Amino acid sequence: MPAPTPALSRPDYRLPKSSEAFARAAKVIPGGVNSPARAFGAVGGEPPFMARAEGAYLHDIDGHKYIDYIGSWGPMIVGHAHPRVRAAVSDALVLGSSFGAPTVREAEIAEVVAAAVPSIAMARFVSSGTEATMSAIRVARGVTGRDKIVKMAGCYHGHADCLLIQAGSAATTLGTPNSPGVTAGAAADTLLCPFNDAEAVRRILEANPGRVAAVLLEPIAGNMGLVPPRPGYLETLRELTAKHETLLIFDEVMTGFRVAYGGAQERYGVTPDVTALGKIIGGGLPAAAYGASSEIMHRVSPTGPIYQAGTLSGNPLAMAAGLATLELLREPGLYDRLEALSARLAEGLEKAARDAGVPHVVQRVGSMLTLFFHDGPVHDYEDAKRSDTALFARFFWEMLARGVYLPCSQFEAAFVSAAHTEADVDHTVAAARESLAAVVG
Ligand SMILES: Cc1ncc(COP(=O)(O)O)c(C=O)c1O
Ligand SMILES: NCC(=O)CCC(=O)O
Repeated sequence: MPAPTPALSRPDYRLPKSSEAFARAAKVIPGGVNSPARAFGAVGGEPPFMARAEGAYLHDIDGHKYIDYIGSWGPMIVGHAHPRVRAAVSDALVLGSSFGAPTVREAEIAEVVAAAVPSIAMARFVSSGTEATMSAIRVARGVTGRDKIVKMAGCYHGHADCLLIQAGSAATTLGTPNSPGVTAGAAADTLLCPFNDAEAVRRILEANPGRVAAVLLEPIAGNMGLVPPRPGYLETLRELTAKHETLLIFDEVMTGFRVAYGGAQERYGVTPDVTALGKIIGGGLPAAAYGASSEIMHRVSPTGPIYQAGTLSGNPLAMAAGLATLELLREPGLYDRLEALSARLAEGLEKAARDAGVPHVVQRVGSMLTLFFHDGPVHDYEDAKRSDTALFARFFWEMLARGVYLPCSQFEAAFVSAAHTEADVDHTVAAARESLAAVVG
């Protein structure tokens, strides 16, 4: 069983070894990190370097233990180093780590995904969420013969050129929502709408008849902080896209197997044409997928002309980790437990923020949530950007010092895992009370 949770208030919180490692890394890796989201750009300071993780906990190289609410940015829904996932990966490893040839397990996991996700009859596995959404867009363009796509401001879909336009996540806080290197040509085919504004999508589709291949969105936005769809929003997008013969693409890289086993499409009962999956589907190893009806997916190479490929796609270790994780998620009661734990956390944080008298709103769907330092509900990117990010940064560091590892930006969602306990959640809320008192006082 996990060791007891760490003590509150640590005045001696320092990261000398991490700082040394960061300086070393920064000489040979841009910013010392292999993904900007890890760089603490939004909160200042230097990140702890991690040594190991188990269950709901991370351990840094300076000897600190944290209750982890990042879960590797989403994948670790059953907790870190779960014994069943570890066993599956080590069993696979002794048989060889990559063949560049088909394996039975790829069909097995594709069957599991097709059974789970309403919009998917066939899926193609890739290695990252970026590839999944990029390929989904290519399929939509290939199938419809149209060029333009509609994207929602503040949604993040990875770093494909045409999707790095008003992207959320670290692209917001690192000041590059529209990255240099994205050509005007790539940007010109991306039409932007605010999230949660179906009328804006209607106007764009009407103004561009026969030209829009796809409307793409995170059905629950997680990359501007957690922003749920307004009632009826997804349903209206479904109607509009059907009417204009435009494909509806749900990027469920974050929400897939997270907000329900069948993702947001199961939770809200709205079925898109194409779905991108990632994160949980690889159980902490690099795997992602995109899927749709057989008719659409038969248009993908080699049965169809739309090309998409990958040396490590369907990698045996990633497939083993993904399958073991999805199997654990089918255990009865798992999502109910996640829901209850997450509700307890959201209520605790809400009450702590209210008692501290700071402007706040806690938004949650299932085990994804964000405490926004914003007065009133956040419906879109513009609302999210009005949050008090300076207050967030101070709160973040106070929490870290108290052993709670939150996403290092206001524009991210926190994730609760099945390995978290009520004691972890209560500890987190107690830490939030102390932290808020420290930042307000
Ligand atoms: C909704 C969403 N789509 C796509 C991606 C890109 O996935 P990856 O980082 O695996 O390329 C992410 C996260 O990174 C995401 O949150
Ligand atoms: N919500 C943002 C991500 O999940 C990105 C993680 C990363 O690029 O490290």
